[in-house]
Formats: sequence, C-alpha cells, structure tokens
Amino acid sequence: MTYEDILYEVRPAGVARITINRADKYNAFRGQTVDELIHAFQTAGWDRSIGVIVLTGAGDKAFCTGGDQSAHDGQYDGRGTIGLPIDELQSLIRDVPKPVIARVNGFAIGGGNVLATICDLTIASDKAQLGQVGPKVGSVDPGFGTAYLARIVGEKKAREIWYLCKRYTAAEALAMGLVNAVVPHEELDAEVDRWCAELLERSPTALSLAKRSFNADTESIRGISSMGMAALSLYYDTDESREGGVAFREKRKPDFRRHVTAKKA
Ligand SMILES: CC(C)(COP(=O)(O)OP(=O)(O)OC[C@H]1O[C@@H](n2cnc3c(N)ncnc32)[C@H](O)[C@@H]1OP(=O)(O)O)[C@@H](O)C(=O)NCCC(=O)NCCSC(=O)CCC(=O)c1ccccc1C(=O)O
Repeated sequence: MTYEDILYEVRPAGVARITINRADKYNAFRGQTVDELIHAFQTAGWDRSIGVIVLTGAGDKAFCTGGDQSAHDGQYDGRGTIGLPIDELQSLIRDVPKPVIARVNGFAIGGGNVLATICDLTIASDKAQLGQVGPKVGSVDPGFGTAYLARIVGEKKAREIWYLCKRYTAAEALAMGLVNAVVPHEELDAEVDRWCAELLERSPTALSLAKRSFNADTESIRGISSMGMAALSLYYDTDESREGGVAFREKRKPDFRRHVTAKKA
C-alpha cells in the first residue's frame, strides 16, 4: 500500500514510527488515514525485527484531533459502521503483540485522545493538551473512549472529561494517570528513544504476554464498542449530531437543544 496520509519509518532499528501526516488538518483522520494506519500497524505488529511501535503526529501542533470534521457530514467518508474503521484500528493497537508508545507532541483531542489512551504507554510534550470534545461536536466514542478511559483515570474523572469537554495540560494529564511522562517539548524525541531502547532490552515474549494479560481484563469493552458504534451510526444521521459538525465548521457555538424534541427529552 502506498501511504498518502501517514509516514512509516523504522528508526532507530527495532522501532517502527507511524506518523499521521496531516498537519494542515491538525492530524485529524479521514477514512483513508485510518485504513493506512491499520495497514501500518499490521506491518509493524507482525514484523519480528520490530520490538516497539511509536504513534505520533506530524509537526508541532497536534498528535491527532480525531475525526476530520471536513470529511464528516453525518457519517464519515470511509468504510465501517460509522464510515471510519476506527474500532478496527483501536482493536489492532491492542492486538499487536508489542508495546505501542503514543508520542504526544501537541493536541490529543477527541478520537486522537482515544488513540493515545489505548496505546500501552504515553509520553507527552509539556506543550501537549488532551481532552474529549464529542458532546461539543455531536459525537462520542462509546467504547474504549469512555469505558477504558474510566479504567485509567477513574469513573468520576472520565465522566468529567466526556461531559464537560475541557482541555487538560500535560501536567494535569500526568496527575490523573492519563500519560506516563511529560518532558520539555525539545526533549520529547530523546525521551521516547530512551523508553524504546529500554523496551528493546526486555524479553519480547514476556512483554507480549504481559500486554495480552492486561488486555484480557478489559476485553469486554470491545463488545461495548461494537454496540456503541452501531448506536453512534444512528446518532450521526440526526440533526442534533449534524449541528455539532456544522457549528464547528462555521466556527460558532452549537445549539443542540434546538433539536431535542419533547418526546426525546
Ligand atoms: C484541536 C483544537 C482544540 C484546536 O483548537 P484551536 O487552537 O482553537 O484551533 P482551531 O482554530 O479550532 O483549529 C485550527 C485548525 O485546525 C482545524 N482542525 C482542528 N481539528 C480538526 C478536525 N478534527 N478536523 C478538521 N479540521 C480540524 C480547524 O478547523 C482549524 O482550521 P482552519 O483552516 O484554521 O479553520 C480544536 O480545533 C478542536 O477542538 N477540534 C475539534 C476536533 C474534533 O471535533 N474532532 C472530532 C471529535 S469527535 C470525538 O472526539 C468523539 C468521537 C470519537 O472519539 C470518535 C469515535 C469514533 C469515531 C470517530 C471519532 C472521532 O474522533 O470523530
């Protein structure tokens, strides 16, 4: 597969670096981006010369800001239940039998924050900002985005993150256990390289067994996600959801309540 939306590099030896290369869109993903990410994770995941996978975003502004709002009018523009095979990608990041590090170089927002959350480890620049925006833009990730996040930061904090849609600094994310380490922006690559070097010294089989055993405990969330995506697809076809995307593109505050009927409320 020829990549248009991502970069795939092996650097240094043993480390596959996968970069979402859509800096002009704050590294938001469209259908094609997610398909390319799936291909890249499959390649790195089953290449025995690779011991660690690093996921990051191009440029200095964003790690990933979730679904591309310009490719989103109701359903997204690709394949899968919601027009984005995002649930396949999320499962794959968990299924590859090696550690995946999120190198969070800027905004990790919406589906971007979900990707960082699912990665085994997260190393953030002190300039990074993290958070969910679904209920502000007519979306939600009702699976790993909610239930798995709660496993990491606790129920109260996860509900706050989703309901209020605030942005959190890297330091705040560290305090709530959402990231493993925060370093000055210019030291991000050196720190990621250090973690990769240490991981490459560990037994690959022991790491993969540890990963699978952590995953087994939260595997039921895959089922929640599958049901959630089916519900999300129905929600995307409503005026209430569309209002979020339209308002984002028009750079105005959404008025969701206009679309809530007496019967629904
Ligand atoms: C990232 C922001 C917080 C940055 O804010 P700010 O610094 O004020 O800059 P802006 O002027 O807002 O943005 C700069 C520039 O980038 C463009 N942009 C940013 N994000 C996106 C995007 N996602 N898609 C397309 N373009 C984007 C923005 O339009 C500006 O471009 P100009 O040309 O200069 O106008 C802020 O931008 C922000 O909050 N972005 C919202 C991102 C968003 O809505 N993401 C989708 C979220 S939906 C969701 O998170 C829940 C669902 C979910 O996780 C999920 C589950 C299952 C499938 C898909 C998803 C999914 O993620 O959609």
